[in-house]
Amino acid sequence: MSQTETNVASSETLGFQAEVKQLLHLMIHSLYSNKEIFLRELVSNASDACDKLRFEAIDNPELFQGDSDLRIRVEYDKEQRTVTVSDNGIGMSREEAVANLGTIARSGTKEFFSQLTGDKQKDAQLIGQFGVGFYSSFIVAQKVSVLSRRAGAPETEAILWESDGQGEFSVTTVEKADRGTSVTLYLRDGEDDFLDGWRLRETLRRYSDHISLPIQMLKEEWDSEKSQQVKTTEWETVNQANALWTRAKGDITDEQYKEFYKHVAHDYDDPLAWTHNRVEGRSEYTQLLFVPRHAPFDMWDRDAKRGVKLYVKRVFIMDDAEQLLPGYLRFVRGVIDSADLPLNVSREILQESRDVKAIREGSAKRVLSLLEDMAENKAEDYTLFWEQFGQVIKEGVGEDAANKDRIAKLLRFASTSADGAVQSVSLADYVSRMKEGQDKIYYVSADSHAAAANSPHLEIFRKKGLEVLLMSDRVDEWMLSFLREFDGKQLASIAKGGLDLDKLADEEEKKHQAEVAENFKPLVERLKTSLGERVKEVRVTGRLVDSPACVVVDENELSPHLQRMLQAAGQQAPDVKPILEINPDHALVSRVKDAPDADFDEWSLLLLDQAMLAEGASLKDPASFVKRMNKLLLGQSA
Ligand SMILES: Nc1ncnc2c1ncn2[C@@H]1O[C@H](COP(=O)(O)OP(=O)(O)OP(=O)(O)O)[C@@H](O)[C@H]1O
Repeated sequence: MSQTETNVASSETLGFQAEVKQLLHLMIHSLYSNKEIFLRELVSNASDACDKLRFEAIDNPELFQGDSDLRIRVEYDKEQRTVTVSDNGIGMSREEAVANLGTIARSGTKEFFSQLTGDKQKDAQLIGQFGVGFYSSFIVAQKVSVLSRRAGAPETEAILWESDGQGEFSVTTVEKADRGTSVTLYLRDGEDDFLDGWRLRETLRRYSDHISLPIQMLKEEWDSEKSQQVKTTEWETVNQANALWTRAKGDITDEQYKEFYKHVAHDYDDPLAWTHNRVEGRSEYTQLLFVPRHAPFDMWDRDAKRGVKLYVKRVFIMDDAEQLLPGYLRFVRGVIDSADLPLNVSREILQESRDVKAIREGSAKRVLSLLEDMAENKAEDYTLFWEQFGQVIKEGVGEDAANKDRIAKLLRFASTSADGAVQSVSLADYVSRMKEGQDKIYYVSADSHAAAANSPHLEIFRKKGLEVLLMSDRVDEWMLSFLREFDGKQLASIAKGGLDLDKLADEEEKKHQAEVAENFKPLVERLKTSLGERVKEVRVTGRLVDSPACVVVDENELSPHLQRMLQAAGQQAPDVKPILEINPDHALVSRVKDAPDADFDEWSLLLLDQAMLAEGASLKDPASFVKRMNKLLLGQSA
């Protein structure tokens, strides 16, 4: 080790942030069965550190200080019982070490901690999704020391970070001859199998072969006198050491793709699917894009990092290059390596570049093809995908006009023809089941699946055996404003406008409807007068079977559900007066029809209020509603 002198005066002991303590504890106890992942994580960090240096050195070549052969080294020491992973990458300053190795400053942290259950297996999976990282060292180490010098900092300003993972860590200013970071693990009792050149090499090849930098270990030779392998002083490279995405597809195994994904996505789980292509022509680039198995914790966080890693001619440029994919594909992870962009490309340039536009369009198309293929050939995977990312894909309908039709085919919905809240019905499925004479795709939207599935508006559709899509995701109403039709069929809300089911009604029904409309005219007029400004209109409907009344709005007006959403979001929403529709065949309506004048206002308000409740609205004056209902239940007259 090149540490020569410890300046005690500059040493301080700090406590880990509470979340780190919790994470460390969980990690040690839940991930033990997969303990060798610490090596993958440390190598992954070392590789990122070298990438960062190479990028900073584009503008500031002095940072290399004559040593631009970036590499990662793994050593072990049987006497000391240590394993060390070192790199000559960017290194860390004192502040960086304290911040990076003492806190978790990542979006999604709150969500992660709120989802922990205490069940080891479930939590282990959550930790994996959250990101394991440096702290996984403590699964096998009783003490970890990190010696690091930031590129460009003087020799005397290196730091030594040490911790036993119990709650505190110390940082001391020390000397270090070369830049970069060296992480040493003092193994716990019983972890001696990592003190073995063969075991380490095997683990590195399995987990880290895709790393584009050389990972070196000291060569070992058989010593016949000692009858064991002994280390020489010569370094040898133990991985393939070229960027995985530049290799030919046929030379890459599924395992290698999966391990590469874990490195770029900081995920612990395998990806669900990937697409790897070299694009030539006007714009030249390679894309290796992955669809994760789980939504990240920060998918709904506006400030969350997103996007893929951008490389230019194999040089790492930036993480989270969100310009390279449209927002509704923000869950996609991977790498795009451009042959055309300048090395000094900035985020601002990315926004305006024509090459970037070509990459974004090309990448979106590739991901859509990947999803289409999954939907068609791997139904189970697609179900999983939709559960995790369906709501985000729906944003694409409004966001990506050029691909709207392709995205519409990928959509899945809950439906009256399927079980429960699972979204499994495609628009094409729906169209294939449409009844003769049916020319619209019907849907109902509400605040929750239960409210949609029990909507009174569904009654006539159930009776006629017509399928209705049930929408209850927040994004649905917004999406529907862009999705007016599919396959030439209009999408129609069953809670809006007059229902035009005439084509589907038989002669007898039509006759019945005409008769009742005439018969109920006086009641309709009475209700109108009684309810006054509360309603826009009152009319007789054929859409109800079991309910006495329902409320609807006009075709071009905001649905009540959308109105509530806007109001909840603090936005101005126009007050839309509902149209009250009554079921002429319902006993309660007959009761109202025969009600004496003295009671009539009470009855009409009761009808309106309960129709509002069934629709999901909250009443402005619920107490009066209850009083009124009780009174009428007890049969008391005014
Ligand atoms: N070898 C290294 N050289 C320089 N910085 C490092 C090194 N190892 C870790 N770091 C810094 O510490 C931070 C925290 O590392 P850690 O592995 O915990 O998380 P991460 O890599 O950001 O994400 P994940 O937890 O998903 O792996 C890194 O983001 C990096 O800034």
